[in-house]
Amino acid sequence: MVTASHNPEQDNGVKLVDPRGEMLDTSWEAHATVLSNAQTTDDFIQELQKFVQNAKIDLSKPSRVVYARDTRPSGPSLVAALEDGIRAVGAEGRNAGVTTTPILHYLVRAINTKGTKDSYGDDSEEGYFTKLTEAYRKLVATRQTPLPLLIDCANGVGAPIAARLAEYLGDSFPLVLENTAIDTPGALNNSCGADYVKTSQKLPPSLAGRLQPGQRACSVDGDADRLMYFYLDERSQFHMLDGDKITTLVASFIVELVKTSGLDSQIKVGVVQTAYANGASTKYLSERLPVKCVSTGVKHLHHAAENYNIGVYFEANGHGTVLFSPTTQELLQTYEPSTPAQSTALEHLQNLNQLINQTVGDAFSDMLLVEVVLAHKRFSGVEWDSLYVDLPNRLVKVVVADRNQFKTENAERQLVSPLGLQQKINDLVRRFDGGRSFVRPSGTEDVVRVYAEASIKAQADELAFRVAGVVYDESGGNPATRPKEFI
Ligand SMILES: CC(=O)N[C@H]1[C@@H](OP(=O)(O)O)O[C@H](CO)[C@@H](O)[C@@H]1O
Repeated sequence: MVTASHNPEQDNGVKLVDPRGEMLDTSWEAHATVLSNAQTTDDFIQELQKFVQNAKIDLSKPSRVVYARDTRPSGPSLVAALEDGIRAVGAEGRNAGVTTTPILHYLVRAINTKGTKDSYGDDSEEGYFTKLTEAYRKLVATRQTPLPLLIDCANGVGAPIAARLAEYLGDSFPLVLENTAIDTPGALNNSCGADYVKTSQKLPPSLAGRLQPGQRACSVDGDADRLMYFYLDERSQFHMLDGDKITTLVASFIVELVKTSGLDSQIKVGVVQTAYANGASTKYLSERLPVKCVSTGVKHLHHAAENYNIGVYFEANGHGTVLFSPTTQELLQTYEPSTPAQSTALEHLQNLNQLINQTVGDAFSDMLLVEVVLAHKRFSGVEWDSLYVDLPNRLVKVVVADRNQFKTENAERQLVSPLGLQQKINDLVRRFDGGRSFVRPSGTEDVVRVYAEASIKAQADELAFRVAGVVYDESGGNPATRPKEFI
């Protein structure tokens, strides 16, 4: 079963999901690209046959397409076109309506595991809410009800879904929803949402005066698969808790539970990050558990996380989840604890396995996960934030003549082309205390991205702009658009 979802992060607005409800790996993607570029019907059919073979799709079974859309105005026409296609090939369609990307992923797995021992939950939105909120309630049990959590819904599909989640949670966890204007043209992600918070490192202006010092808040993105937390301290200073902070909080908690349950010799917990993870988070995590760095893009993190017994992955931008391997899930069902402490820790692990949407990063499932850990640790945002201090960093975009001349290796941390450029970057980095910088072509925009870290903010900025300048000069850019700072 292939599923289409209408995802604001992709230019064409459509993304495909495999039968487990997970993201297609790169081999599927390559086929999809060839398919969409096919010039003749024969080419298309030939490629389609290869695709069916590689993906081991059993054509003797009836085909079913599950689809949903977000709140953008283009949604209904995309769905109509898809439905025409579904009818034309005689497949069965199931319209999941207006919903989040992660709920669509959930539905695909729930449909494909229905009635089996691996049942993922009831194949309905109700099934999703019930599964998550029941697990949440068991995990927080008698713990104190948290202060109301303010959720910036990015004026997207997260708004109606958060409203339903709030009903399911009831008094056990009050949610206050902001930026819920799904029908206002141009409002989606406009000065709000997870990406705004991460890139501007600021409170969305619409929340000024709404968020009280000490109160926690979070932003989801337009299709609710990314999550950024933040709070204001008593001086009303903004503090951001991004995907790296979520990884640290969650991974440490799971490691503790595994140890307390007595399963630490059988369950190895590991973390997957990208080069954009803050160096301070990588240092903190590497001192405690295995950490792997992979190329940018959640599909890379997801597949690398499958190699651990429990794999925690988040991109710094707040997209991520935790994967329990099939053997670990089995072990959690069959293991016999020998003390009450082991038994409680085991129960928590079993409930986390239910709470976490393991098909894909899911802002709402991740949000409940964060709240569970904070409740168990009795942490406010301040304690969570103080686990490590982020290194100052800067991300800069450079428009170059041809970004395809930029080739990288070592999980995108080193340039192999243009020849000699990496050496120049290394020479610059050496001049900055705590310096780190890397350059890679974006996979989603026609730009080259430059990331830099240093022990003080002004130095991180300077390093980023100096590297950007070198990149620009080496790649024949137009002098009128050369990065202007620190030249
Ligand atoms: C630095 C950065 O945030 N890069 C983003 C961005 O990829 P680029 O390949 O850097 O354009 O979009 C991806 C898709 O949403 C996301 O996975 C990734 O983290």
